[in-house]
Amino acid sequence: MTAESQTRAAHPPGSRTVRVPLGDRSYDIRIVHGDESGGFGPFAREALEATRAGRSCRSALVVTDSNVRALAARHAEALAAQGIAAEVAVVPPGEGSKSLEQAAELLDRLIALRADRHSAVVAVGGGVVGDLAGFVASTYARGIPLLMAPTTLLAQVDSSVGGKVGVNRPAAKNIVGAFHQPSGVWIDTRSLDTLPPRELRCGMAEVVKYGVILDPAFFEAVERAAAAVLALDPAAVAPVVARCCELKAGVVSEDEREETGLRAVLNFGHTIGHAVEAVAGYGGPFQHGEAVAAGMVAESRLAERLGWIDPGLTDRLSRLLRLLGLPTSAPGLDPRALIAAMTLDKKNAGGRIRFVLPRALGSVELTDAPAEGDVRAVLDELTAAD
Ligand SMILES: NC(=O)c1ccc[n+]([C@@H]2O[C@H](COP(=O)([O-])OP(=O)(O)OC[C@H]3O[C@@H](n4cnc5c(N)ncnc54)[C@H](O)[C@@H]3O)[C@@H](O)[C@H]2O)c1
Ligand SMILES: O=C(O)C(=O)C[C@@H](O)[C@H](O)[C@H](O)COP(=O)(O)O
Ligand SMILES: [Zn+2]
Repeated sequence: MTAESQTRAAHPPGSRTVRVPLGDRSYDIRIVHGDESGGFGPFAREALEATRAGRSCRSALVVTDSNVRALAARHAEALAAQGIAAEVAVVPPGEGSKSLEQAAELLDRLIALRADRHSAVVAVGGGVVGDLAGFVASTYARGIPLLMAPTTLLAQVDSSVGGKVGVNRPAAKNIVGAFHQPSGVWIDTRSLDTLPPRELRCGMAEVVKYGVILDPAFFEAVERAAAAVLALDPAAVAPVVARCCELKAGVVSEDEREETGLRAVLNFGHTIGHAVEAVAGYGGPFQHGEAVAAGMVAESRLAERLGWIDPGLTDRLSRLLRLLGLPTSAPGLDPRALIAAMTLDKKNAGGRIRFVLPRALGSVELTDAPAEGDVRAVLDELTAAD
């Protein structure tokens, strides 16, 4: 982790800023609780102009879903007050919107707006809106600036940071996409007040992930603060969001495009989790965070089979996930279908499925070592009837 990625001095009062250091693609994540001082507009304009080497941003397409359209409309007004003419495009909520078809509609909307390289895309919503809008920004006119305003816990701690954007195909999660860093990330933790409890819990799955992969002290802090975070106590939420952003900024700044293997650590629980989502059906019984929760438990059991950890670690992880109201299994899914989906995972190499598995609390390793029989055994356990 580089010193540059540490939380910097608060601005405006009460806010925190985490820098993502990436050379000329560096950007700030600004974390506030309530935007009474109207900070979003100036932050967005400055961030978009910094990306464009000081050249002005004249127009923006604000992409949102129907559950957050009121906030998106307020953000569009704030952009207009900064001289950025903004229109709002509303997509249906849910994973089904992360599709090439929905992306094409948004690209057509940019064409109709005569958007040019002085235009930007602003994503106001959860991870679905961020990944979709980011993909559109990465492809329109070969790439225009993107600003993220994440409104779910999951998007605030994970998906708005790091530049992975994309859409799904029926057989494979996130299989069409790009690396396209945002110009800035505006996180208002007060927007979580309207988030359904189930979605809050989904965000906690990725929060727990950071503890397992990188930071045992953070894992312990989450064990202690779980109830306070679920109750949206601002004193508990803000440090959790900031720490996750710091941890992700540190990883992304060292391996932006998942080339050295370091960034792959963020994929703990995802080889199996993404397969669960694809097999159960996008927008089906498993939200992303829920699939990752079950995937982390199954992958931790796989590490036990390799002799890397003792069962105590998986038991502790399962306990915390259950305390947070997250699933630790995926009863009824077909293990063979899960294996077929896993053969399409983007981490695979040489025809072998790769997993990110724990070595200890706070330390994981990318590996293709598990034998087919061990993979099948943990999938049988994952999918067994309750
Ligand atoms: N790019 C990345 O690095 C990355 C990282 C993690 C996850 N993801 C992706 O993120 C997606 C999941 O994101 P998500 O969990 O945010 O789901 P989501 O975007 O589907 O949002 C969950 C639900 O909450 C609603 N919602 C959003 N903000 C709200 C608010 N403030 N108040 C009330 N309702 C609100 C949405 O309309 C939706 O119904 C998945 O597609 C996953 O693959 C991407
Ligand atoms: O940012 C990353 O890198 C991650 O792996 C974060 C994950 O939580 C996220 O779900 C990501 O979209 C998965 O990426 P993918 O490359 O496996 O599609
Ligand atoms: Zn994820």
